[in-house]
Parts: sequence; C-alpha cells; structure tokens
Amino acid sequence: MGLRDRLRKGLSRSRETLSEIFYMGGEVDEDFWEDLEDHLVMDDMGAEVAMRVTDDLREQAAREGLRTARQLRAALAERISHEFAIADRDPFEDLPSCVLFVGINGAGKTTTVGKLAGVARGEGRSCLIGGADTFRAAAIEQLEVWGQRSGVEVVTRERGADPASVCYDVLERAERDSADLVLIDTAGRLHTSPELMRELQKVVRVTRKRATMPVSVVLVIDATTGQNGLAQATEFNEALDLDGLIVTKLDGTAKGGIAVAISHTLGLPIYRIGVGEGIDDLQSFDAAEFSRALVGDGEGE
Ligand SMILES: Nc1nc2c(ncn2[C@@H]2O[C@H](COP(=O)(O)OP(=O)(O)OP(=O)(O)O)[C@@H](O)[C@H]2O)c(=O)[nH]1
Repeated sequence: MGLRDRLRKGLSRSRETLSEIFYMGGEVDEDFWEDLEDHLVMDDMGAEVAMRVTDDLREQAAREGLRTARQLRAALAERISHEFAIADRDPFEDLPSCVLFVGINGAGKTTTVGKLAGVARGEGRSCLIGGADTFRAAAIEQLEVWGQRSGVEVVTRERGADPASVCYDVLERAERDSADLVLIDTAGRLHTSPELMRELQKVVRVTRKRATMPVSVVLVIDATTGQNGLAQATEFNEALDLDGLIVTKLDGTAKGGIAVAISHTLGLPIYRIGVGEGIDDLQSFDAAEFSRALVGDGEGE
C-alpha cells in the first residue's frame, strides 16, 4: 500500500462518521451545521477550531450556494487546510541542521529518527545520529539497530551518562566529519514531570550553545493520543519553545483532528507524518492532502 493510501486508510474512520452527517437527511439545515461542529470536536479538533471552521463554511455555503455533499466536503477540506501553521524552513532539507526530538514515551521518536536517517542516507547526505536517551539501555540498542538499518552512525554514551554530554559529543563529531544533518533522540518523558522537563531544557540549552548550525526542537506526537495531545504539546512548547511537530501513527486508529488542533493553537508547523513502523513509512506533510484524507474531498466518499 502506498504512503498516501495508508494515510487515507488511517483516517477512514473520520471520513466515515462524517459521511453519516452528509447523507442522513440530505438537508443542509440547522441540525446539519450543529452535527458538523460536533463531529469536528469529536474528531479531536478542539471546540474553538471546530466552531470557527463550521461558521466560516456556513457563510461560504450561503455566499456561494454550496448545497451538495460533494461541494460542502471539498470546501470543508479546503477550509481545514488553512488552519495549519506553515513552516518557513524545513530542518531536514535546509542544511546544515541539528534536530532534537522530544516527546512522551512511545510517541515514536526513535523510529522517526531512524526513518529520517534512512531518507538522508538515501539522498547521499552526511548524517549523524545522537543517542541522548541514556536512561534506558534498551533505548541505546534500539537506536543502534536503526543506525544499522539506515547506514548512519550513532554517537552515544553508556547508560546513565549525562544526555547533554551526548549532544556535545555528536556536534563535535559532526564538525570533525563535516556532517550536515544531526538527529538527536532524547528520552521519552511525561510533560507533567518538572524534573525531567528541566533536564530536557538543559539538553536543549547545551545543544544550542555548542552547535555551529541551526538547532530545531521537534515534538514527536502520537496521533492516537487524542485530546491529551494538545496538553502535552502545550507543556513541551512552554518549556522548550518548540520549532515544529512530527505526527506519528496516522496509519492507525487516529482521528487526525488533533494534528489540526495542535498546529493551529500553538502555531507549529508539521514537518513530517508517520504512517507505519517501517523505515520508508514517513511522509512529507501536505496540508491540503491531509485535510482531504481527514474529511474526504467529495470524490468517492
Ligand atoms: N503504526 C505506527 N507505529 C509507529 C509509528 N511510529 C512509531 N511507531 C511504533 O511506536 C512504538 C514506539 O516507538 P518508538 O520509536 O520506540 O518511540 P519513542 O518515542 O522513541 O519511545 P521512548 O524511547 O519510550 O521514549 C514502536 O512500536 C514503533 O514501531 C507510525 O507512524 N505508525
């Protein structure tokens, strides 16, 4: 299955429940707009975004005489696509670049680092991985497996070492080897743990200070976490002043609306999306395509 099909399949639940609203009575009346707004809230988009999108679509429908499910769906997808923050720089393309990956446990940080290393290697770029998750021995091993898979060297230290020192090491190494892309994996942590968030602030501070290349801090977020994703992202953003997001597991049972809510509310661009566990299962983010996968485009829905 192609990557686009995986995204469409992953978000099929969102489209199906929306189909019920569009086809039940066929009437574009007060109930229709209420149901639509409720659906967007249930789809994890958040009340504020859902209300604004619905109100705008309602005005547009009146103005342009949109009546059919196909017309309304296409306009809805278009309207949602404008909610996403736009990236002014792609930290995986505009090199040299150092990217720190942060997020809660199991969000998909290590897997994403591995996938991105695979892409960089495939494009003939000089890339290094920093293994700053020195908390778990298994994490270092897992990253080394990804390093072998992608053909990219992993710079790390023994379990229990200071994660900031790994950042220092990998940047020093990058300078020596003229590597132009440095991907640093950090240990997963709960956004509600002040001590672990302070540790991460130190990692970011040391990295920014040591780096001679631009440093980006990217939050990896599991799309299946639902509404809690916004609380997570808000805390990480307040502590670390994030640059952007990578949303993973969009091939699963995600509702997808959480990506809209976070990107819009925090003004953070989505750099990539994860649509599977394999090395090739990473996709560039295209707001229009994502929105069509989320609500359908009126074609064959
Ligand atoms: N279906 C699917 N699974 C994914 C995706 N990305 C990651 N995973 C899976 O999610 C699980 C956790 O991924 P990891 O990369 O280990 O997550 P992590 O954030 O590094 O976890 P910690 O090291 O505990 O912080 C693994 O089983 C991955 O295979 C994705 O896009 N889709």
